[in-house]
Amino acid sequence: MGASSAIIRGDLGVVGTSTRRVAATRVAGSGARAGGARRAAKSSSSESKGSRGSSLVGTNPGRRLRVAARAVSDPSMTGWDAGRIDEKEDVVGVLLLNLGGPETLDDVQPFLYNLFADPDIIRLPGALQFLQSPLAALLSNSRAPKSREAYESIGGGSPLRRITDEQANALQSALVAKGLKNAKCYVGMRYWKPFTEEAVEQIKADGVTKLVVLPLYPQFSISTSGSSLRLLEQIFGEDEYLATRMSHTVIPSWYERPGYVQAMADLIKAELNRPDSQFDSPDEPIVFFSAHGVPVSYVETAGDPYKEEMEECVALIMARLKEMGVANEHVLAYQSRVGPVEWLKPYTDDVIRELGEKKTKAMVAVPISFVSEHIETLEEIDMEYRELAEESGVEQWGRVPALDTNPVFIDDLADAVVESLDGMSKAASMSEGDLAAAVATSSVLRGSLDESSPTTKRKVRGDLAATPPVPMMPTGTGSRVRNVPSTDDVTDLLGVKPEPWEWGPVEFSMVALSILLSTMLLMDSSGGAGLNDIIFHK
Ligand SMILES: C=CC1=C(C)c2cc3[nH]c(cc4nc(cc5[nH]c(cc1n2)c(C)c5CCC(=O)O)C(CCC(=O)O)=C4C)c(C)c3C=C
Ligand SMILES: [Fe+2]
Repeated sequence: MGASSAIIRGDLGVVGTSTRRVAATRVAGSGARAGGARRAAKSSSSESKGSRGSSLVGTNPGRRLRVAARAVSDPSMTGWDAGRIDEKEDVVGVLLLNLGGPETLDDVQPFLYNLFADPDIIRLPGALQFLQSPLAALLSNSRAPKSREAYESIGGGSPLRRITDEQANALQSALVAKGLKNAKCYVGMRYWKPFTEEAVEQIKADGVTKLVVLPLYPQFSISTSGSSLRLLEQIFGEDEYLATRMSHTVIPSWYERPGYVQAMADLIKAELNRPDSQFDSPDEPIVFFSAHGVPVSYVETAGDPYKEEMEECVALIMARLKEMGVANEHVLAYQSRVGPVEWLKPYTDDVIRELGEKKTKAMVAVPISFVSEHIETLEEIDMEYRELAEESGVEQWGRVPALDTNPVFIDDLADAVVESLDGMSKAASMSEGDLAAAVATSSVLRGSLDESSPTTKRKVRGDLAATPPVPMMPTGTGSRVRNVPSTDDVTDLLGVKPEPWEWGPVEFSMVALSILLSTMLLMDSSGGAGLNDIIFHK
């Protein structure tokens, strides 16, 4: 059937070979050196410019996206029926987006270069974008020794690719079991192999006609899902096949999904009750949710919904635990800060110290922003924070494993995919007027959920057994979406126009830092540990 959705198909009709161009701007070679990084950096500045102007990240992306998305996927509005996918005509693909990680120690610096070259990670004002690539080269070279040491301590590389591949295989099997016999899952990483561009090439080669884009981050952040979606929008916007022969939808965040919440609650309860745990009693340890942080400016200036979604997520898991008879105290803190700016607080290390001061005897750490084991669970939590807890006087320690291929979690992701596909089919078959009317009458759009607290939200929605609507981005949503009701809600889905730049303390610091770093680089071409210490602290 191809991209038959007349109603929500986006205008993506720019023909070009940019996928290859975008891929070529990355540093991808194992052992790439600064020179290569700089060469790649040079061409990537045009990528940065292009993507900065695109419509995927900006003001309050998650909320707008959730609202508009649910308008076309709210089961109370349209009902849903997995039987609508035409197995004969549709070739269904699921693109799992993830961060990627260095597989060997030689990969660490080029991986870090790709990360710091991302304008959604290092947000420079328009006038300073020319500094993005040199800054990325500088920061990656400077951070590499410390980062390499950390990767060495967990076996010499990130386990992310292996685990994400396992998740993709498990999800594919779950989809087949649910009747989507031809569904195929693809993995697209933002900063390392397999790059998103490679996944898209494979999707085209396989003739996929319906694609569900599923970032593997439960909570939306401009710096993670937003960045990957921005890149994807750029690729989609310049590819004829993707514009004319394939329709797509996005599940932007899914921290509210019942299976995800249940799986997290199960893992926490299991760790508290593990027979060989250090705990005297399962009801004693404080449940310590540790999320990857983002700079405060993401939330307060750019409207990143990450903090709000994180807090709601924790509230949902704790509520589920209570229903399961677990009433331990809990706390949420943020880890893994990088650089001199203020990050979301409280910081994990500060809270651990405070727990020690308050004579808290036991804690169970719960990694919450990511669904696979990775450097920050295996090194930062398991080694650094555990040691800090012991030094601070917290005697009993436990850590909840990441979800990886947890069957309850994978099955729920498969449900989310099925519901999204169905939402696509329904939206495609609705007339423009019907879709507009549905949006207007949607209970979600009346604001009952978005304006309420997590508690009210649960009340409105009923208990967790009731499947919440899958957030879904209308097909082809992007900067040039047409024929979609309420353009204000939809064109802004992932956030949108770049913020007008305003000079504040953070901005001045960034400029000052850039100048300082450039000077220091010139003075100290070895970029050694001293510089590293100044730039980064955790
Ligand atoms: C939801 C998860 C994540 C958010 C939000 C996030 C934001 C963010 N990260 C950096 C800088 C770095 N992140 C690094 C590794 C890394 N980050 C995440 C997840 C989130 N990042 C993961 C899962 C990983 C590990 C990947 C792996 O190899 O296992 C790194 C590299 C590692 C290191 O040197 O510490 C950096 C640097 C920023 C600046 C940021 C928000 C702006
Ligand atoms: Fe990170």
